[in-house]
Amino acid sequence: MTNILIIDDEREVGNFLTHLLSGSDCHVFVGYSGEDAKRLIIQRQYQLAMIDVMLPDTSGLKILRKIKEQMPQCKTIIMTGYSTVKTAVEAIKLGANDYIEKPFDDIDQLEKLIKQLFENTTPSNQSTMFELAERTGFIVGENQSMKQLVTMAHKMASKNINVLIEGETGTGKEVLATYIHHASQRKDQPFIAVNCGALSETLLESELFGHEKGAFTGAVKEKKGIFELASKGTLFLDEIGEASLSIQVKLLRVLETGEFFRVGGESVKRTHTRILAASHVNLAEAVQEKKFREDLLYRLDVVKLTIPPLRERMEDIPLLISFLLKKYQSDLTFSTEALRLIQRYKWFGNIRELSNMVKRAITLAEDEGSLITPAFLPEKLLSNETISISETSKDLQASSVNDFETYLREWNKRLLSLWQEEKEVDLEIVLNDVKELEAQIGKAFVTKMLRETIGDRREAAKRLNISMRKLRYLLNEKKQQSPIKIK
Ligand SMILES: Nc1ncnc2c1ncn2[C@@H]1O[C@H](COP(=O)(O)OP(=O)(O)OP(=O)(O)O)[C@@H](O)[C@H]1O
Repeated sequence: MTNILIIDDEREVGNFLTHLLSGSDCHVFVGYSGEDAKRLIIQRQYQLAMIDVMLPDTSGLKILRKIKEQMPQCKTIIMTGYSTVKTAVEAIKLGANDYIEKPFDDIDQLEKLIKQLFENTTPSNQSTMFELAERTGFIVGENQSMKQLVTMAHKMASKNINVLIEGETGTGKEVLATYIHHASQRKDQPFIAVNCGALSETLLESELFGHEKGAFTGAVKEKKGIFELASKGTLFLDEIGEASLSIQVKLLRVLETGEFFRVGGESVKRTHTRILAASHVNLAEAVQEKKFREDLLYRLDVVKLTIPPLRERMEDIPLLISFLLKKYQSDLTFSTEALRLIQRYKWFGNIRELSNMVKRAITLAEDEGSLITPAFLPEKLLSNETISISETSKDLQASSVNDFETYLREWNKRLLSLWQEEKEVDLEIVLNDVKELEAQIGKAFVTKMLRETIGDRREAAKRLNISMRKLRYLLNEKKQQSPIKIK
């Protein structure tokens, strides 16, 4: 016999659930207050408890805690109205198995949820989540906070709520968003990623909302925006903190009402696009600095997932490395000494930096045997100094003025000698050298400017008239990609 406990002050909810769930092997017990809950919990063991977040005499979270203490095996579902979704998310952090929004529009979904809770034990459930994560390119690893993060992401995937993903650059915000999309019911619909920092305000507005013919110079025909194209899909707004205040107002309207206008348009359009947003800057601080709207942040961070930096999950490095070797289709392995050096380094560029290192090491070591030794690792990993310095000073140190000037002189000399040589010249190699020169020039100017702005990246980007994304790209922290990706 399965005992089910329902605690909700709305009598109709108790009646409805009793009717839905009672059966030959299920017995439903209903309470309407915290007092009722206390009494019912003492009387028997329950296999499932469904608890309203807001009760007249106590909070549902207190009852949840009590149940978790006294009968840890009992599955728990929190029931909530839209305005209390944030509290329900808190409840999941406290150990609730799931939450469901009232009124129950979708009875099938409710029944499915309860069935799944009884059918799946947590461990196998977790391994399914982690397998799906790996299939979408997101390695979870052994770190506890990562496991919790992915479990939470999975639970939130099936809900129609917005998720804010925070984390340093290269920690995997975009891959996590892809995972959430694939774990949701929207998985067969488009997933579109847009980098708000990489597009001008006009272009971003037209990409998101579309435009009418003649709306601005160059708008030769009407164009649907992402909110129309991915109305049933997911939109990943990367670097949302970089969106202008005027775009923020328009996004807020979409989030609140599902409505928007095309640029130059007069008729209201509707969208059901789910928004996942990410930022590597702390948006709460951006609100304090009046660079980000508080009401928009409130709408976006119904659930906030913060990805820990790689240096806080160093135990996962061997797993990530073997994933990356497989990803780049390499049979090579890292020597023990190389692994030791990799695990000692701070990885301020996170998994992206690690991935770039693996790619580089494979290229260099490919024809040299089956082992990647320290000789194939970047210089910075071999020096002791790099271990304790901060990210900014690391950037500053990466190419000192003297180094750069020497580099330029040598580059010049090498090119002139090739030019003057009578023999054959491999132009491909020369042109590759030019690309390398371009990268070095970019990095040198950025690091010089960072020195002047005492590490203030935003200010440095402004003074160099480049975007933050370009700045990070020039510092080798990010591959330059198209600002809009459709998967
Ligand atoms: N958990 C992970 N498992 C495997 N690869 C990962 C993981 N996280 C990130 N990566 C890889 O690291 C790189 C950076 O990931 P991603 O672009 O998602 O980071 P990001 O946090 O969105 O960066 P940014 O803030 O610069 O936009 C990608 O190549 C991605 O495939």
